[in-house]
Amino acid sequence: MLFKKRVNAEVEQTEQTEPIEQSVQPPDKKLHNGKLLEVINVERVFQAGGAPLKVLKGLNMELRPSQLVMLRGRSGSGKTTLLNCLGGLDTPTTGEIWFGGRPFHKMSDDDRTLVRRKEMGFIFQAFALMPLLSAWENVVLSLRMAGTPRALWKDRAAHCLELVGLEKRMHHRPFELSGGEQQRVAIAKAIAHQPILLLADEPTAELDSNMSAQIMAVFQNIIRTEQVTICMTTHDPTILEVADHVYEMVDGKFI
Ligand SMILES: Nc1ncnc2c1ncn2[C@@H]1O[C@H](COP(=O)(O)OP(=O)(O)OP(=O)(O)O)[C@@H](O)[C@H]1O
Repeated sequence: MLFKKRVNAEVEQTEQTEPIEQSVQPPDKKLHNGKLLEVINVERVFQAGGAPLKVLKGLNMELRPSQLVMLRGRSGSGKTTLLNCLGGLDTPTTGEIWFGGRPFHKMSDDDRTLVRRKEMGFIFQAFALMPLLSAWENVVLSLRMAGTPRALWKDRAAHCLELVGLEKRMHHRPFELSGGEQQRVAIAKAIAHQPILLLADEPTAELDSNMSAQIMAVFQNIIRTEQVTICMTTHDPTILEVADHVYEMVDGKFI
């Protein structure tokens, strides 16, 4: 999926480079009509085998500061396609996406990439950790990618691993950690550069119900302590109750 491929490519590319310059203007109060992110009449049409395939069919949604919002729907309903558009990995065919007070849908690819790296964090079903790096080194990598000054890396990485309850596992590599612990490293990595929006594609799909509940508790904790907004997709009905809002998606529409 694009959500996975694009971000992994960015990780690989940035691993070999020095921190990038940040040239995009800071968000104007980070809100648009009180909303951190607003989706207005968004459609996404793919050209599949020569024929147009409308996957998102006029969606409207909003994310407010410090909310936990879930996108629920069957496989193929369009959740990942929408998440790709929210994260600027893809652009809507028509409609508007406002993020941090700016028209995300009108930005150039380069500007969208800079906004994404600085202000967004991503979490995936399959953890997306570098296997040869320790938990701490994985988090530091994320700080490098966002251009955080080197002097801040040590304390910030340790703080993020403490936030997800892994202070005693900082120097373990992914294969020495359970699935739930690996996902917590992935969360620490995603919040390290202090994004204002965290996007998560099925973050509990690989986990049992006990570990899923732990991940949701970590999400609630970081919303409180880091003032981040989280938007995640899920198939799992048992975790919906902790959401501030659930968007139910059927065949490219919200019901
Ligand atoms: N790049 C693309 N080109 C053509 N069709 C696509 C493309 N990306 C997604 N689709 C189609 O859009 C539909 C929705 O896919 P999407 O991955 O968004 O669903 P989903 O709800 O996330 O499913 P899952 O829960 O299985 O990940 C599917 O029919 C898929 O085949």
